[in-house]
Amino acid sequence: MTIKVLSVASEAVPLVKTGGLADVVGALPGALAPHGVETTTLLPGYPSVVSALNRPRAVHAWDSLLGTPARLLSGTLEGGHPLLVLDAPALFAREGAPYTDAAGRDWADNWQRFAALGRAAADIAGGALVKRGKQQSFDLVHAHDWQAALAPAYLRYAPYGATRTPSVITIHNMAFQGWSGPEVFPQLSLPAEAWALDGVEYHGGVGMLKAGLASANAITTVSPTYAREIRSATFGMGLEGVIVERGNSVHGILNGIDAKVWDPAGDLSLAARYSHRSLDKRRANKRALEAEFGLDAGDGPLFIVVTRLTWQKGMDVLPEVIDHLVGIGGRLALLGSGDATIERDLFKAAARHPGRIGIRVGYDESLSHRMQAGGDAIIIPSRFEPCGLTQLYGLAYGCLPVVARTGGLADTVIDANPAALAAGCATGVQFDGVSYHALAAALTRTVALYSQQDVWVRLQKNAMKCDFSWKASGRAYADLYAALIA
Ligand SMILES: Nc1ncnc2c1ncn2[C@@H]1O[C@H](COP(=O)(O)OP(=O)(O)O[C@H]2O[C@H](CO)[C@@H](O)[C@H](O)[C@H]2O)[C@@H](O)[C@H]1O
Repeated sequence: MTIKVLSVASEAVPLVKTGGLADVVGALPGALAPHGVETTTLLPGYPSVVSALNRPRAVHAWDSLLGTPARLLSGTLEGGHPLLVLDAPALFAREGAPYTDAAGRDWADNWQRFAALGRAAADIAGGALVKRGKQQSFDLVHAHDWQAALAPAYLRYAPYGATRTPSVITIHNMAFQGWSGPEVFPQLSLPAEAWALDGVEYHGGVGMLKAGLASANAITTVSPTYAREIRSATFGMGLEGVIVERGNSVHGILNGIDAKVWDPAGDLSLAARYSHRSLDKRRANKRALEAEFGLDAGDGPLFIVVTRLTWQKGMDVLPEVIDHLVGIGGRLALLGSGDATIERDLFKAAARHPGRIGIRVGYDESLSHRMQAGGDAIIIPSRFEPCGLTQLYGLAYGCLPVVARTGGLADTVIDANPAALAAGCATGVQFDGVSYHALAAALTRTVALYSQQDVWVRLQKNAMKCDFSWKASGRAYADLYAALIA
């Protein structure tokens, strides 16, 4: 039996990406297909998404979707998986980023933009699409993050008939919750009963993520450790009560990586392709990376960082440890963008160490591949990390992760402690707490491991042999869907 799933999100590679959410939503249809799941992805019609559609067909129209005309375009994602695009020009056809204007301020009508997305999803699951005279049906709706989180709420409260389509919500990041004031509630076209403690009401306003968590049949997040962590106030960020209350319906399913995109043996963006059997070829990538970042060439340890420059990612601590990193013989190539203060502090620190620290501000997918292939270790000092993808890319490329022991970082990297070294299974370095001392000590430990080249090569081989493809996680989602439908 094929399970038909409508996956709803605000981004998906290759059409629109601001972070890891897009990687996961873009990969899910392919990850689920081998397990008998047919995934249709619903995305907002940002200009980049609409213009990427090849001969789009309008398959449904609303005169008023939460007050604005909209239509649904049909297309395909990479791999031929079905795609639906919510073309509502008043909401999505604008210059700027998906959530912010050109100056980086949140769009004031984000609540309406993404409520419309959730409402459209519920209408589609409720049978709005008619194909050759037949209503198109879905067995389940899978909503991602706050932007899609009203979909489960609309399904729960809508008068769509006796059989309600079950729903799953996935938390990719609890820090973003989509809150607006109470004046928004009457405009959502939800029944009055939805304004409740176990409904959409949250701190006197509308909590979109909260509404999804309270309404979906199951909640997933992207690692087992984060699923535990969000039961506490520190990680739950106000929603820990909902998580604890729904404890039996909360599941941690690790993200996978797309092994076709992240494979050093087939990666055309690299100076030299390699596998765990030809690690010596990495040297050419290291030379190329040094040249690209204006770093002194050398065989000493070359650290990399690829990230949003934010507090979540611990990037405020990085500038403080740069003197130490250089003092122990390290160099650093960093690619990132975000917080202006962090950027300024990084450049200040870099200016003290010409030839040792290279910084590139911006977003560059292809460069991120070359960095994983040329760097020796990737530094990820996140304060919280639901799963994290860059450590998985690092493992696949033999660029050993140096990570804070939290969330998915704790679940995917095996610390090179004496036991793991003796057992021959270590794949990186973990440290506790994000502080100058913890990070500096972890870097010192990494450099000591690096100086024993036989040990280091063993770690790289262990890392590259780890299987973090979607195989296991695709099955876990499929099993969850099947259980909910049954
Ligand atoms: N400057 C830059 N140039 C090029 N590429 C860049 C870049 N900055 C970041 N990236 C890329 O963006 C993605 C970031 O994904 P992460 O999972 O690490 O974090 P993010 O916080 O965005 O995702 C949230 O959702 C994902 C998905 O569930 C969770 O893994 C994660 O923990 C959670 O915080 C990676 O593909 C990375 O390579």
